[in-house]
Amino acid sequence: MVVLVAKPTIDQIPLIKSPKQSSFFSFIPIIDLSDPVSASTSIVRACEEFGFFEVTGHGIPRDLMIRLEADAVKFFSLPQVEKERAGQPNPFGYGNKKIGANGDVGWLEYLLMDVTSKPMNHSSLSFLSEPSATSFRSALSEYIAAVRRLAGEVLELIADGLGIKPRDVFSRLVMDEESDSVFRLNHYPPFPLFQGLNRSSLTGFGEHTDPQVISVLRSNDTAGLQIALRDGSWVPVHPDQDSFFINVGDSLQVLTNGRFRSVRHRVVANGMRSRVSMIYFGGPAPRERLAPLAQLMEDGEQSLYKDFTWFEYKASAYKSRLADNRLAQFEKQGVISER
Ligand SMILES: C=C1C[C@]23C[C@@]1(O)CC[C@H]2[C@@]12CC[C@H](O)[C@@](C)(C(=O)O1)[C@H]2[C@@H]3C(=O)O
Ligand SMILES: O=C(O)CCC(=O)C(=O)O
Ligand SMILES: [Fe+2]
Repeated sequence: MVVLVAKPTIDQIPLIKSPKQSSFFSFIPIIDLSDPVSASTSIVRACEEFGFFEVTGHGIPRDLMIRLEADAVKFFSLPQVEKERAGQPNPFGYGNKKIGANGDVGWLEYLLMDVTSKPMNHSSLSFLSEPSATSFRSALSEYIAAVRRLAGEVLELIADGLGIKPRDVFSRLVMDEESDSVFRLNHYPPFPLFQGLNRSSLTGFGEHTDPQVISVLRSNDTAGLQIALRDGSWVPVHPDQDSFFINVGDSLQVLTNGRFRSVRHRVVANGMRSRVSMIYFGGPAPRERLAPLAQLMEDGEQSLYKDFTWFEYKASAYKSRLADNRLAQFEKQGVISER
């Protein structure tokens, strides 16, 4: 029996109400890593206040970002059947409009891959080991190695800024050989003039927090990413193709007992121009326990969270919808956050 699963159509993708004025007046912190002493303090402040910041002075060659972007564009320009050779995203593969397994949809297509310590030609995506994918494979492995190092560097600066030792308390989680990290290429295509868009925009990627420790995002110069502030208002992030944008993930929120905030974010599809983003999600090894670091706890402070491993958290996250508060079921009842 052949089961035909219909692809979601444009009118099944949720709309996002456009704010009255969408200004790029930016108070999102921009942190220059070439000045590590001042960076460590500013990063901690940004993680507390926004759970999000932009990084310049990172030392990753522009050429590497452009090369991977070009290979990604080439991949997304292939005929649909060719892209589908990457397999369905369960969880790794090529996806079109459907995000995750629980009914979320957005105006995008993507390639999702696991980032293991093995070379890229041993990836769960077998098409990457074919000779025709040589250039793509080498750009991917160079780029992923570079952003992984950047994630490690940012996490070490966080330890410095918090005044805790050893410096690798956080970074070891993503540098670990068994780190369970993910890499994602997203393509938000332009869309035809759509009658239903009355002062609204189409959802590119619905609001959510990232479950891992830290995410490192780079996009082309098409806008669309927005972050939620503490008061729930949405702020557009000015795109900058030479910068990286760092998100605090749920796991880092737990490790800091809620001192850092895992940032809620979303992508509003642009309509006129393609947006291409590449995101490295640095996650811990499955066996790692996620619990607040003792050094960060003040006298008498209690953990806001029950004890759990990344394996347990991830299993539960993958059963959730995108917008769910995935940490809620791991919170201890009756412990009030003072922050
Ligand atoms: C709806 C979902 C997609 C997601 C897995 C989940 O069940 C809930 C978390 C989602 C998310 C958000 C950040 C990353 O893009 C991602 C790869 C991740 O680790 O968690 C996605 C998952 C996905 O697209 O499979
Ligand atoms: O594509 C983007 O800019 C952000 C996407 C995102 O948040 C994600 O893939 O988790
Ligand atoms: Fe995200």
